[in-house]
Amino acid sequence: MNVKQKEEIQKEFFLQTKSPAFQKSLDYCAQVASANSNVLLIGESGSGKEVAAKYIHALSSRAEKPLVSVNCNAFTETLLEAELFGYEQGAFTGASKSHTGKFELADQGTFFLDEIGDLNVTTQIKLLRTIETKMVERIGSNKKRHIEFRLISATNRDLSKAIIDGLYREDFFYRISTIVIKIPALRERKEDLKDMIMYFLDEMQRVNRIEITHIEPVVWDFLMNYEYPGNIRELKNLAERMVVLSKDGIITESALPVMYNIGKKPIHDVVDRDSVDDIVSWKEFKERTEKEYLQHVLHVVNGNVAEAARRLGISSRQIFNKIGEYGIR
Ligand SMILES: Nc1ncnc2c1ncn2[C@@H]1O[C@H](COP(=O)(O)OP(=O)(O)OP(=O)(O)O)[C@@H](O)[C@H]1O
Repeated sequence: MNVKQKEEIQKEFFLQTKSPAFQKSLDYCAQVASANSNVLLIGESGSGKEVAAKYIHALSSRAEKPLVSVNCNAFTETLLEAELFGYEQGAFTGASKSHTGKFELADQGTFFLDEIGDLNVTTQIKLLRTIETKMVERIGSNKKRHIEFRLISATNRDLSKAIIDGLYREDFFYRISTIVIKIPALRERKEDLKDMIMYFLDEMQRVNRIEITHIEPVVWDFLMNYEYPGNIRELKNLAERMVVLSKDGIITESALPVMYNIGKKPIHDVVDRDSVDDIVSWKEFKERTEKEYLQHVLHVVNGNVAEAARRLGISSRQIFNKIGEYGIR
């Protein structure tokens, strides 16, 4: 194992996990890193499949050689083939000079094919041939070049269903999936959530040169209870948004996109019922929940105090008193 590369990747990404599910994936990556078998990484979008590919490469004997990535979704069928196999000058209209394909660039290293579930059948056949023979022929050339690479692919699609539907070739699927590693969704890694929120907030403070001194409890509650359908990518974007939109070092709920409907949780969820360290006095609990609920209602009625009073069944004067008491803006 390449110790230097391993240290570097651990510095670059959050890999010190407390989640048994993610630890299992990392262990599996480490175990297969030194082999040459084709690896298929499966998991939801944004869960960190590309990061896992980088991890496998860093721990492999190929770590000093290139890791070349291609996102199959980013190109049309013709352009993808040009990108993968390369072409000679004059091979087609617009090919004013020759172009080295990604396979050739990956020689001796690792080749990472992302979004492999979206490949059409024709490209699957061409890729299958290349993966089996390790011979590449640039478009417009009749010269075959031998290349040596380790293939890692990734998809967020259910390929067994695509095979049944006739959209995916079984032979291609078996060729790319000698080893299958599942990367868990962020909601399946609750043990890491708190540390990851802090990790990305730290990173975004550093990158944007903004110092955060306080996060409103309602925001923190939201971050800890949200399901993150967009996984780590969503959390990372959210962290950046919150830091950039913070005011005087404070992250308030206004930094969260409105669509998150913050504040719509039941009141009894405001305090973490499972945490023994989180017990506050009855007075404090009442103040916190009252303040947060009032903020939510005022948000929903667009700051219209008369409307909030009508919906809450109390007087406008009472609401103004509460606004003053809790310092609600
Ligand atoms: N362990 C991690 N530490 C730090 N950042 C991470 C980690 N895992 C993922 N990320 C970040 O989250 C984002 C999404 O990760 P990545 O591209 O690896 O996901 P993916 O599963 O390949 O997504 P997709 O299916 O959409 O291609 C990237 O910006 C990546 O840097």
